[in-house]
Amino acid sequence: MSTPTIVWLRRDLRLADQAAFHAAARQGPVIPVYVLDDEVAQHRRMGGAARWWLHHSLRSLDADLRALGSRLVLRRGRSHEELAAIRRETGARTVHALHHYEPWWRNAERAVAQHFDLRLHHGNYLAPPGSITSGGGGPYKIFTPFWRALQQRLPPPMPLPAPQHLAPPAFWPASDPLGRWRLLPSAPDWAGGLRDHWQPGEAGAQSRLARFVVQAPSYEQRRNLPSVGGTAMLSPHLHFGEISPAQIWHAVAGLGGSVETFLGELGWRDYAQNVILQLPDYGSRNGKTQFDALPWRSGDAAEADLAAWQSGRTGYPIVDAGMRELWHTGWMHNRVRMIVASFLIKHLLIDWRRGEQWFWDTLVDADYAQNSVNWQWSAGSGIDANMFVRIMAPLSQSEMFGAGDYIRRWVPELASLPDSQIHDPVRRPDGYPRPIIGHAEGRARALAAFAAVKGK
Ligand SMILES: Cc1cc2nc3c(=O)[nH]c(=O)nc-3n(C[C@H](O)[C@H](O)[C@H](O)COP(=O)(O)OP(=O)(O)OC[C@H]3O[C@@H](n4cnc5c(N)ncnc54)[C@H](O)[C@@H]3O)c2cc1C
Repeated sequence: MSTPTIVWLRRDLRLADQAAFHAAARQGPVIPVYVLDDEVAQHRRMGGAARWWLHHSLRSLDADLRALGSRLVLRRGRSHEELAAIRRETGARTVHALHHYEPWWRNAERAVAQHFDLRLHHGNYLAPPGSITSGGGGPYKIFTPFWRALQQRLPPPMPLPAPQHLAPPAFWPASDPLGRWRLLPSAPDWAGGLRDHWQPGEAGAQSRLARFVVQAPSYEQRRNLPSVGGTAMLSPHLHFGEISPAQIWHAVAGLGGSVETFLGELGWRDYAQNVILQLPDYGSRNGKTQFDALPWRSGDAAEADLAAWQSGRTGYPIVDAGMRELWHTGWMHNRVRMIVASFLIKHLLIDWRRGEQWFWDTLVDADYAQNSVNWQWSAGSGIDANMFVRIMAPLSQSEMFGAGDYIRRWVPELASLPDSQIHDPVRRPDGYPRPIIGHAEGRARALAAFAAVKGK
């Protein structure tokens, strides 16, 4: 029997349009391997909600592989060491994988390449990150010219079919039982809301896409309305690579209406990778160095405000609804993400990194590039064009985007209030807090803090 080939899986947990499987299957027996490799200092440890998702996604992929005569091998440790151990067990010399751009994955790829013939394929982005460059050959800093250049490279290639069969190796290397990784929460099990809202895995991703395709032409009219839910809700599936952007693109492009606006959001996803490729520490370091001197609040009062924000008890109904939606479902509507981020950074004057960390731990779609780019965009500290002095007014945002039903759903204390009172209740029902800061007061404090660093 011929030597087996390894498919090294990371955030690409699918069979269809998966170039690594496609290439490996042509070479003979295949060993699909997932290494849980986020427990070393250089690797940002996945948050709790993402770990929950990962557990179910791995289980789903293993079931899909078994239907093809294969299975998923699970190992825990440094990727290059575990893959080298599998090489000793099986004789495999070639590894196929998709490219990933988080700094820790690029390091891991370099280490694996020292032991193996590592073949890296594209397929998790519309175009290979790093390949969209300006006339001068450098990477783009701002989204709009990046998107213009990316559009010249589209459409992405047609999706590859899933393999019909994967030849197994002569014998399987050892594999950890998934349960031993303890990715699921226990004592307490806080994942009930996640279970109600999501179906991790490739089949779940395809059924979300099928639901969205019908609505895609009216994306523009609905996407900013949290009460309506007019977005695709594909972000965790995209993050874990259970679906490829090319599959989404080819399912919706040409449907008419405002589909182009939706495709532009996939462009933002590519743009975020383009940023972390230039600035690998973007999740912790300001894009504009003047922000290093910004006098963020700290101490007991700031910590109490942070806790109120995290638990959805700021007294601002739209902020509280968003934070409770996040806690319950592991996801939050994009318009509300922008409002709660602006509120933390500006009204509460708390460092954007504290918010980024909270989202990292609680989002099922927590993504290093998308999270850091969007937090730095909200703060105005990033390399893109947004400014700190653009301060969102939560009460008027709530009204403008018709968030009444959304608030009634996520803040039960306010469920009986009519639209005329829901955004800024004059009489607070028992148990619902007063605003922890006034809008004008928060705004003035934020502008004063910014004035201290402006021009530095
Ligand atoms: C403070 C903040 C933090 C965020 N953190 C994350 C994160 O960790 N992970 C994440 O996937 N998204 C993040 N986003 C972006 C965005 O909110 C989500 O991608 C979107 O809400 C996901 O829902 P959807 O799939 O219905 O999106 P749709 O509106 O249907 O968009 C389709 C896809 O496009 C991509 N996309 C949409 N908006 C953005 C954007 N602003 N930036 C980059 N990609 C985008 C996503 O992959 C999304 O699934 C963040 C936004 C903000 C303001």
